[in-house]
Amino acid sequence: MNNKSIIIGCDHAAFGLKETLKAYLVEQGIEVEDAGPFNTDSVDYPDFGIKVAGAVSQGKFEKGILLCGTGIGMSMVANRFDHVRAALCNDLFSALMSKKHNNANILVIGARVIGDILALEILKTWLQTPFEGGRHQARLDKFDKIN
Ligand SMILES: O=C(CO)[C@H](O)[C@H](O)[C@H](O)COP(=O)(O)O
Repeated sequence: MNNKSIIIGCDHAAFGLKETLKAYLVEQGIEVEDAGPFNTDSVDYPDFGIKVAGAVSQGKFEKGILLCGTGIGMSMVANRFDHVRAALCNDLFSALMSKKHNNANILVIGARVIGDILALEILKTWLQTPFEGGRHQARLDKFDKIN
């Protein structure tokens, strides 16, 4: 596992946002694995959600970022994987709480819902906010008992 790197993926609706967020991460010295796509041709979001969530689920990456038009489809796909806690955050409060209380390991954003500037602030908040643990960890432990 490379704790210092992040895997990112999207669909055609969010290609531009992926490039913006990736550029920010690289600027911050964070290693980014780009799971694609690499242009704006129409693709199916599950294909890229599976790549990113699969890698996080298997422990190949500690964190992932998934972007689609609304963020809904990517969230649905990602949360089918064991050990994945994907949080759809199209506002700053959700980004904050998704780390503090839920220790989300995949951030999902809807590129057709919010603009790139807010998305960048959401990413910064998500990266900087620590998990509070305690009663929240006890709640997360219950996820592993779901069959
Ligand atoms: O939001 C999405 C899935 O939740 C996708 O990104 C697409 O935007 C959505 O499914 C619409 O896709 P389209 O082929 O661009 O109409």
